Amino acid sequence: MAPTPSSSARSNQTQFTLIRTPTTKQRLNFHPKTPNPDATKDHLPPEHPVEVVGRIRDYPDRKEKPASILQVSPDNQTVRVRAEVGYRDFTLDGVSFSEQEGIESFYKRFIEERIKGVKVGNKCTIMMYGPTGAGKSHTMFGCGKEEPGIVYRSLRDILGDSDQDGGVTFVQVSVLEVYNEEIYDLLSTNSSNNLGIGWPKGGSSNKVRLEVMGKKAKNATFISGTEAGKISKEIVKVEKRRIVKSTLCNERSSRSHCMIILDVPTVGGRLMLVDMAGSENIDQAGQTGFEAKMQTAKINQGNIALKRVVESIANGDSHVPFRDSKLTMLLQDSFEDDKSKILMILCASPDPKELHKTLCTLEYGAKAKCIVRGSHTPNKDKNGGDESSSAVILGTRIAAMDEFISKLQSEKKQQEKERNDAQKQLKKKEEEVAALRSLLIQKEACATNEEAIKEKVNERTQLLKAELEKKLEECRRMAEEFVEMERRRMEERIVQQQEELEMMRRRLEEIEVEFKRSRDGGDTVRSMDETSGFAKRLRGLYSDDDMVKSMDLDMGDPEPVKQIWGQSPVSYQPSNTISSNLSDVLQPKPSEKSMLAQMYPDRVCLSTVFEEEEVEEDEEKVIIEDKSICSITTTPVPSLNFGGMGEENSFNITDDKESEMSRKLRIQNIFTLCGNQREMSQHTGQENDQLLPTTNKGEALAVEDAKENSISVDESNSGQIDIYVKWEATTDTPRKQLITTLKVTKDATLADLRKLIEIYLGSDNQAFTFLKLGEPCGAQVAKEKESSVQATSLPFCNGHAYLATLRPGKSSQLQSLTAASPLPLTPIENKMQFTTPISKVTQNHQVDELSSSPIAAHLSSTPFITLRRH
Ligand SMILES: Nc1ncnc2c1ncn2[C@@H]1O[C@H](COP(=O)(O)OP(=O)(O)OP(=O)(O)O)[C@@H](O)[C@H]1O
Repeated sequence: MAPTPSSSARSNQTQFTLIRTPTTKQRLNFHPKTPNPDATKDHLPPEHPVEVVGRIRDYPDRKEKPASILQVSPDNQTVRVRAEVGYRDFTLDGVSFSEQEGIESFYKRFIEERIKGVKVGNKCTIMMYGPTGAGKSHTMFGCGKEEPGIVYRSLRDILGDSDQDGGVTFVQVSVLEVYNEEIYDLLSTNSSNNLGIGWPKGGSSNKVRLEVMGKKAKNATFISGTEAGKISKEIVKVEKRRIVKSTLCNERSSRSHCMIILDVPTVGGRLMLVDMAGSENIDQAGQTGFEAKMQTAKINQGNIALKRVVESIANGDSHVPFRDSKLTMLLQDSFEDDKSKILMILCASPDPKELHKTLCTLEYGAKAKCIVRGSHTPNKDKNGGDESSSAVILGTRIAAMDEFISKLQSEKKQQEKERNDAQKQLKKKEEEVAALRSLLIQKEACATNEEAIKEKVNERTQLLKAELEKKLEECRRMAEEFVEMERRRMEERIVQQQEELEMMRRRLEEIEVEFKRSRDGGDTVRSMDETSGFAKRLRGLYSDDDMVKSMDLDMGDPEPVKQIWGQSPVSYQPSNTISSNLSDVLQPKPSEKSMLAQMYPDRVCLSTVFEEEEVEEDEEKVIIEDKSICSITTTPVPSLNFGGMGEENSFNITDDKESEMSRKLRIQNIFTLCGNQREMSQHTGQENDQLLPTTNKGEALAVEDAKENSISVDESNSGQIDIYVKWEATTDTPRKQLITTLKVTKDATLADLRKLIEIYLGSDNQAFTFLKLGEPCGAQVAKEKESSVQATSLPFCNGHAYLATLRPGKSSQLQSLTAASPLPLTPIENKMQFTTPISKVTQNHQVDELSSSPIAAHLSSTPFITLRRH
């Protein structure tokens, strides 16, 4: 915004440098090259007849005053209007803020001097210009007696304060109102309307309308006098007659232009005080209705005409449209008279809401400041020469035009500069926008990248998840397969064990059948001869009614056996399934129990015996152990002949005389190994009286044993064969080491046999390999080949059974023990510690009685004994 150039008179005081446009060639041509001395003498610098000052109103009633949009320079000549988009400076002849400067100060500063001039004959026009509510009337008429306005102060200054004596100055005052392009005489009333009583109030109907003659109102009434007070009172009354109306901008808005013309006829001075109506447009006034709009339009007509006049004079137009309105017609003298000075007071508001009106007002004032005296001004040559005066006027006008052009150019330059600055700022802002946009794009790209990364991570996660699930599935499947495999293995093992159990059950059934048969056989010994050897033995044992024995071999009660084995250095742990299964299988069924009970009502339930006598159990076991060990360990090695197997493997049936002792020994062994100590003690208590004397029976048993031994296995047991199991004789164990006799099916292999032997040997399985003695190679049978070697391929000895010779493994520790034993030990004996009891018992018991080899062989083959161990 370009600062409005100040007048030449004050240009030295302004801080802004005025840029004078160089005069063009044409204009230079306008000036005579040979200056007319008269013209030069009369050519004065252009005179600005219009001075413009600003008066910024205050809002004393407002509690919270809005931030002012106006700022004034320290010299009080430039006012800056601030807006959001920028600011604009206007250079005036003076700026006054009513907040800081009351009417009095304002009057003294800008008006007093001019009034003094009027007093001496000058002409002065003071115009109040500005939008509605900007304080025009307030400044012109003041605010009551406390703060009188310019009108009353001027009167007082011209006429003086003293009302009584009267001043020396005489004045004539007329008050005119221009409303709706009509001039009314406010001092005159229409007598027909108001009947001459007082002043009519408001309205234009009773006002005297005046016509304009020349540049003045024709027949205007005036008040004349020398007393300021009286005239002021009249003016106060007149003031109230002005047409006012409430508008949006002002509650009591002056709808007319008011002119107070004060003439000092004695000196020719004249003061015109003009309070113009608001300069707002129709919309801003908020007037509705045709009449109101017309009124506003008419009011604006005066303002617009005045504006055009000002512009026209400022532009140096040949024609100034004074006659466009009544207002300008009445003001023509003020503009044209060289002695007339115009003071335009721009009333403005600091309220941001009034920004637009304030700008328009200041622009108007800036334009008015450009007015210079032109050709229209009748400046008659004192010499009366029309040509010279015309040339002077022309020169003056050209100078004024040059000055105005220079102002315009400077404004243009300023605007260009501002435009360049704005463009620079715009460019800068555009760059910032571009930078922000690129940043935004980058961020979007980052966001896209993040999304891509996120997607990749998600993909990878899904992949890993799928892989993990796959692996889990695989693991699950493997686990299931493993479980299935284990289950199958277990099933196979169970089946295998069931087979073994079945085999043992059959064996048991056979024994039971034999036993039953022997029972059913009744009195005759002959019938017993047809049964198996074992049955015979049982019958031999239990046929005597006088004998008090128990044959309850309770397999379901492992406790006695456990306790016996608990004394052995090699403890037995019946924890495997086989033992429990065996127990289940071998447990006599209720029917069987009842049968046995019927058969031997007085000999049932050895287990109850153990339960009743637990306190003495340990002691008794020792006795049993001693006896059993004594019986076994001191028995000489039988000399049954195993035909063709050498001395070491043969042993002979002993003398018949020993049958009684053999019988007794057999009974002792059965009861001892069955753990029935009490029965044993009963037997031992009665054996001299009842058992031993039965010589015939013992002999019969011996015969039967012999017969049994001579009978082929195939014949005695359909589909089963007997197998003697023995340890191989070595240099360390030169004597035969018979373990037991087993029954297996004909088609059994060495692998099957191994299982039985291993079961037989218990938890302390001794490593061994089978020897096929008698074979040309005579070598060991590899363990892996055992399943392909039939048990029947073992050497058959003595027409009784097959001989399975075991070669102990290197790791076997018991081998040394068994080697030390002179007997064909069963596994039980093989595992026992042959320490003190052995020797002790050996010394105290009958040695010869225990040397019956057939009995020992039978005992060792007794399935009850074998199974009871496991
Ligand atoms: N400087 C000021 N200090 C205090 N009050 C003011 C000032 N200027 C104006 N006023 C108050 O503002 C109101 C309107 O002022 P005023 O009538 O002078 O406005 P105006 O420009 O004459 O409006 P219009 O053109 O409508 O007549 C009045 O009540 C007046 O007292």
